[in-house]
Amino acid sequence: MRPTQRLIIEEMGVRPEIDPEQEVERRVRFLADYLTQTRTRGFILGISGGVDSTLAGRLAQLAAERVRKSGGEAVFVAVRLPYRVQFDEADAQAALRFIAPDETITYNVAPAVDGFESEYLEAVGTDLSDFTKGNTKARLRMVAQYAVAGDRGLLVLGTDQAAESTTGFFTKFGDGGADLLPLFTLNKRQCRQLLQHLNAPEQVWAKVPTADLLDLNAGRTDEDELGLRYDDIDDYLEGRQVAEEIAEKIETIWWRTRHKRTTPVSLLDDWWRE
Ligand SMILES: Nc1ncnc2c1ncn2[C@@H]1O[C@H](COP(=O)(O)OP(=O)(O)OC[C@H]2O[C@@H]([n+]3cccc(C(=O)O)c3)[C@H](O)[C@@H]2O)[C@@H](O)[C@H]1O
Ligand SMILES: Nc1ncnc2c1ncn2[C@@H]1O[C@H](COP(=O)(O)OP(=O)(O)OP(=O)(O)O)[C@@H](O)[C@H]1O
Ligand SMILES: [Mg+2]
Repeated sequence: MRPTQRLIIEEMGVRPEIDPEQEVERRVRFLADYLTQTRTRGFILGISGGVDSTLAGRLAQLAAERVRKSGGEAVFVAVRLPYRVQFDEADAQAALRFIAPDETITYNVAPAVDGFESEYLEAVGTDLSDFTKGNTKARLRMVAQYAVAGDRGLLVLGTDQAAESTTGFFTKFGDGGADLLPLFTLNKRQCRQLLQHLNAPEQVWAKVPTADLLDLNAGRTDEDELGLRYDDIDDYLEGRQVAEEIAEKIETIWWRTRHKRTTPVSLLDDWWRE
């Protein structure tokens, strides 16, 4: 195996083979134990209709039910965070039916994003690019979740998993800003495997991943933007051999996005000098 591949796999904690039942149990236990230990009241998570939030949402609901069963207080709040109307709203509704959350809130981020955009033009004198506006949508989704979490004593869940973490394919302090990461160590195909194990509808577990952040290219696939296939990233993370150019591309992206996987860089840090 390539030395950098070994390093990345170790950092991400990916196992080449998993037992879905054990992986579900391990994660539900983590969430339930964390709530009990910290005396917090539950979780909140944005539900997009994609693979990752559907899995994390279902795990959170199972954890909340487990805490209640043992006499504790816990709630899972699912939050729809569309920018106006989402092109794949039907998938988000299918995800919600499967998750069966204790509560669902819908918070349209469009007024906040659009207000931000017009003030940006006023202040900076140029238009906010569609790309940065996309990251602003992700950040304002984070703000909405922390507002509810703050008022209700909840924890914000993040959906970062190994394939996304390796490629830094998330918005720094946007969807990357969260309290707990129940999907950590799973690659993308393992997330799908867990959803299948939990009897999620195919509409959800087989869904093509999209960040869906752009006004000008709704539903652009992650693979198109990354220039990499999840199957290749997943193979790489399972320690398999992938084509040299693909391995090099993954390693370059991993290196370039290292700053996203750390706390803010201070004078005491030197990891970036390597
Ligand atoms: N070397 C360095 N050391 C410390 N900080 C550094 C840095 N280089 C950039 N930065 C900072 O980081 C910022 C760039 O990071 P960021 O703002 O995240 O922006 P960036 O990484 O350029 O874009 C986010 C990417 O994640 C994708 N995404 C976002 C959200 C969800 C999903 C999804 O899969 O659903 C995907 C999105 O499509 C886009 O490709 C810079 O503006 C700068 O402030
Ligand atoms: N429209 C939305 N409504 C609610 N939450 C959202 C929305 N878009 C993004 N999010 C949140 O941001 C997270 C990051 O998006 P990401 O696309 O990586 O995950 P996903 O949509 O759940 O799965 P996939 O990667 O398969 O598309 C989501 O898991 C979800 O918590
Ligand atoms: Mg998505």
